[in-house]
Amino acid sequence: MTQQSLNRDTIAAVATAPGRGGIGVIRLSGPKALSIAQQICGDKPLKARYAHYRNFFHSEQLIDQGLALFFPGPNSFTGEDVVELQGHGGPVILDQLLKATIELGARQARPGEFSERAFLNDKMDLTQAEAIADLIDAGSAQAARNAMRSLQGAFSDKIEDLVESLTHLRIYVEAAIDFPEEEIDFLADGKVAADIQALLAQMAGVEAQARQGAIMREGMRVAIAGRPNAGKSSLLNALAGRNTAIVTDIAGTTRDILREDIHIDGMPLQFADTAGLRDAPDKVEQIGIERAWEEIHQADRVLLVMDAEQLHSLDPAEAWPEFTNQLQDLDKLTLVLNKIDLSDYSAGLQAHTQGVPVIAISAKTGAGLEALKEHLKQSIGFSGAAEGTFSARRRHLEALERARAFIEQGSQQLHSHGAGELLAEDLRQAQQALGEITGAMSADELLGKIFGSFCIGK
Ligand SMILES: Nc1nc2c(c(=O)[nH]1)N(C=O)[C@@H](CNc1ccc(C(=O)N[C@@H](CCC(=O)O)C(=O)O)cc1)CN2
Ligand SMILES: Nc1nc2c(ncn2[C@@H]2O[C@H](COP(=O)(O)OP(=O)(O)OP(=O)(O)O)[C@@H](O)[C@H]2O)c(=O)[nH]1
Ligand SMILES: [Mg+2]
Repeated sequence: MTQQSLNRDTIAAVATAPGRGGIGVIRLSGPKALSIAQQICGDKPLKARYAHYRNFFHSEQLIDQGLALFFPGPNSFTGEDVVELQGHGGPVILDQLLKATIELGARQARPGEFSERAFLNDKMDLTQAEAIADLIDAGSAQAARNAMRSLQGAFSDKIEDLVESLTHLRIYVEAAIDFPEEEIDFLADGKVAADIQALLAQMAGVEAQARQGAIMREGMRVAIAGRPNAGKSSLLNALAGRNTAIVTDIAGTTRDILREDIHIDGMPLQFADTAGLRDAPDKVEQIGIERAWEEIHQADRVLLVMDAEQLHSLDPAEAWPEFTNQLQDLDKLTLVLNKIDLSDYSAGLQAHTQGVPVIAISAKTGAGLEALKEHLKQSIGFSGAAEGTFSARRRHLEALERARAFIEQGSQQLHSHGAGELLAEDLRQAQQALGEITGAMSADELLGKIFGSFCIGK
């Protein structure tokens, strides 16, 4: 057993879901797991990795008959001694068994504490521990597949590759600083600049994959935005299949943001209907418009809804320069031409204008809605059998972005000041940020947050 686990107490929890079931499992982990289990199962020794059929006794009372399994550390799920008592799946029985283990010296485990111990004992890294939670929470076969890939290390491997490239670069840069007399003029030879570019490209690739993984796990956030009366709320209703938003022909109907969770072929999306954008005279409407902008900036995708009849140009930058100026990230923009039942603008319509995709629909008749859904799926590369995607979280994305920003900043320092020391420091910080993803470097607070969100017994 590792040094760490020697100092730990023994934890116990019901590992199966609450309620009645065919069987129910109590799991114990820690130095006293075996002795506690032996007191319940009788003196005959529990052999390592055998399933023993035993009576479960406590205070001379027979509680249940079940299977007892002993996994000696370090070859167990947590890396500590683990015992499972697999009894009948009734809440009263399991409660009595759990109480027995606690009276014999175990402590009720906090949510996620088994996985936390597995992490602390190097049985898995953080992305893998998070993948277990994702696997349990998976709402679709696709989400489960992604979680399984992370659990098998698909994500961790990519982060480790990045750390390795970064370490090589750091060694070179640090050497150049420490031994200037060696005449490694790392500025002049261009190797560092080239390595930085290669590293940034590698990071961009991982970031794109992680973004897709996070979107599939947490849902893609889609903001429905545009002028008043363009038909935004009508579109939300059409997508939701029910009249959730108020629709009127009065401009400025929607003020608060209205959210709807919708699945498209198993892909989770969160749509947000927003207030129509204009110079509003009304204070309440103004606040609604401020919120709309926040939503637009935070969304993964923005559907800019325009009334086909009022459209003068298909180029959003021309039709609405203020909007495209505000939205720096035009990559996430889709132009939605609405009300094509009134005027047929679909003839001669190009699928893209200035790189911005265009979809023609009628929120009223439902025309074009399937194409819009298909487009949303494709915009994050979602396909029923997406290979190579893994589950990821916003936390991971944010750390990747931070790491990239440090490297970019370091690269700037190098170019503009030839500042090797500053570059070295930025590279160190970048590595720190990457370390937070796998848990190689993590604050206790972060760990508490991650494992605290697990279910009990996991
Ligand atoms: N009954 C039961 N089923 C379960 C679990 C469990 O804890 N108990 N699991 C809980 O999540 C999952 C399986 N995960 C596990 C992961 C590692 C080990 C384990 O004993 N690992 C050792 C030995 C490996 C080996 O023999 O190759 C090790 O890693 O050293 C056990 C279960 C799903 N099914
Ligand atoms: N003919 C036709 N009318 C539509 C269509 N979509 C919306 N409308 C009408 O356009 C008007 C405005 O629709 P809303 O969905 O309330 O528009 P909005 O963009 O949410 O407007 P605000 O909330 O004021 O920003 C309503 O009278 C709708 O019935 C469509 O596809 N075809
Ligand atoms: Mg509306």
